[in-house]
Amino acid sequence: MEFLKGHGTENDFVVLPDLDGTLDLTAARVRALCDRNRGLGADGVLRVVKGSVVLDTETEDARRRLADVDPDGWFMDYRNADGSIAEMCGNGLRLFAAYLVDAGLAEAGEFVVGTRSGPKPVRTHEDGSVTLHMGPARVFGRSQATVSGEAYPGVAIDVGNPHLACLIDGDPTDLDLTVPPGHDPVLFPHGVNVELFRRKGPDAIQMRVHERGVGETRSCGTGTVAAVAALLHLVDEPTGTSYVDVLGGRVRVEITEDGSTLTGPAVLVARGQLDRRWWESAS
Ligand SMILES: N[C@@H](CCC[C@H](N)C(=O)O)C(=O)O
Repeated sequence: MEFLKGHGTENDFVVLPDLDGTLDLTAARVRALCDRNRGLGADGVLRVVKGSVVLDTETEDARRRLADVDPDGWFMDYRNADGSIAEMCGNGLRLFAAYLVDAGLAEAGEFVVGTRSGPKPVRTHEDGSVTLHMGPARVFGRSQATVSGEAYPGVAIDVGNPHLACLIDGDPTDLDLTVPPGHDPVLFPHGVNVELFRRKGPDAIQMRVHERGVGETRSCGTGTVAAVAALLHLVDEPTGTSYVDVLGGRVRVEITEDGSTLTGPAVLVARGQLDRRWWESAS
């Protein structure tokens, strides 16, 4: 069973090509794969599968949300390290696009990938970076995150998945994110990804993130879009562009009238074969 390992700004993933849609990817197997001691180690898993396979297995409610997904196109079946399913992953999608091109499953340039937050147009570049059209970053309220007993006001943003992006005065690298930040379970009934960021200059912000279903990661693509959208919301600007510096590197986010784009690196690191006995025992 083939696997690949890679990352986008050090948010790392196991890629599992499941071209005929037969892989039994249980939550227990995802947890085992992502475990940095007993598995390969990663923040999440990207199963490469045809849209039709996912559409067939989703609930009726989920199928309605996937109405625009091409059953014959490639679909990023994303899982968090704890085995949970999330709607969208920006860094993962860049890596997914790079894999499709590398494997000859898509032609370099522009193509569309299905996700649980709908079809996403992507564009691969010659320097190895990838631009994603992420769709609108929708503000749906104000709330606060609690870190080490301190409350940080933030903006609730839907980028396909839920975020609470908090503009802070201090240095984000001083924060302790080993414990999940406290959040309002009423506004975020399915959990939340929390970004804490500060301005770093006229065209850049610096951000740390605690991800739902993972813990602190070195980057979160949807989180960088949420942070830039939150900043623009706070200064009452409808559109804008910013670099976002995360622990694992730098990405560029653009918020436009009708959507958002995310550009950053995608790095395939290794490929190999999973041991069949290990896979069976991990179920
Ligand atoms: N790392 C991702 C986001 C992955 C999903 C997230 N943890 C959630 O549960 O919503 C990214 O790069 O966007």
